[in-house]
Amino acid sequence: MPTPPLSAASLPSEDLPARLLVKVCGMREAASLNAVADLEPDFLGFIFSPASPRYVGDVLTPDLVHGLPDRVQRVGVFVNESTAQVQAIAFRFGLDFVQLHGQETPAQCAELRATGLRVIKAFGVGEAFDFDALGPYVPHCDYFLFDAQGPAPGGNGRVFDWRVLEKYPWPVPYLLAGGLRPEHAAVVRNLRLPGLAGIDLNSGLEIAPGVKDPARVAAFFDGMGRTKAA
Ligand SMILES: O=C(O)c1ccccc1N[C@@H]1O[C@H](COP(=O)(O)O)[C@@H](O)[C@H]1O
Repeated sequence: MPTPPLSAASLPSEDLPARLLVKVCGMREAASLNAVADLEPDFLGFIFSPASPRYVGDVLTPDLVHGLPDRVQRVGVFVNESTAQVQAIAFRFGLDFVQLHGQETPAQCAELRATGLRVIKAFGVGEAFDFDALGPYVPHCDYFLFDAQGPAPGGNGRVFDWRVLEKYPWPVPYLLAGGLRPEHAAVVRNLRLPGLAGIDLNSGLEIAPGVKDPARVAAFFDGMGRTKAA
């Protein structure tokens, strides 16, 4: 089992975000969706990419998403989908955010934002990641999301070396993703990185693709010292 790539103590001292946001992604069937929603994550994510083993298909119905508590932000995950199709799905499921994991352009981010959706643009991070290349996206995104590189556009279960993010230069806050598991929680709890707003949990907390283990999600929340919002 891979270990965390580094210890929080080895990271530079930056201001800690007041409370790290938590997104739990790849939800689809009612039982684990409702059990995880009861733990009060900030975001719940749904994969609308047909190639993914977590594709919502017919399992996730719009009423399940509409029935979630108002405090949870609903995120649809897309890979190289047209603006019209993203917009149609977002309307049907009542999405608040779209998370874009393909080669979506800054112009498409701007188009989607103009429809009232909030935009999370995901990037796969390698050793020599070029943060300058993100400049054109900065005015059009609410969050960036940094994930490991892998064969699939996302959900690879791989952890990258978070130290790359020490050089993050932009004002757009970001979510840290990629293979996070309960054993990372204690490190994440004290993580100090510029621009870090939250984390994204996915394949590391599953019983099977698209079926989260609420006990593992709860163990992660406990490990990072997260309590329910007052
Ligand atoms: O989870 C998927 O199958 C997926 C498919 C296509 C695009 C994104 C996907 N998931 C996102 O990938 C990251 C990292 O996931 P993991 O922790 O490595 O499993 C996360 O942001 C998911 O939202």
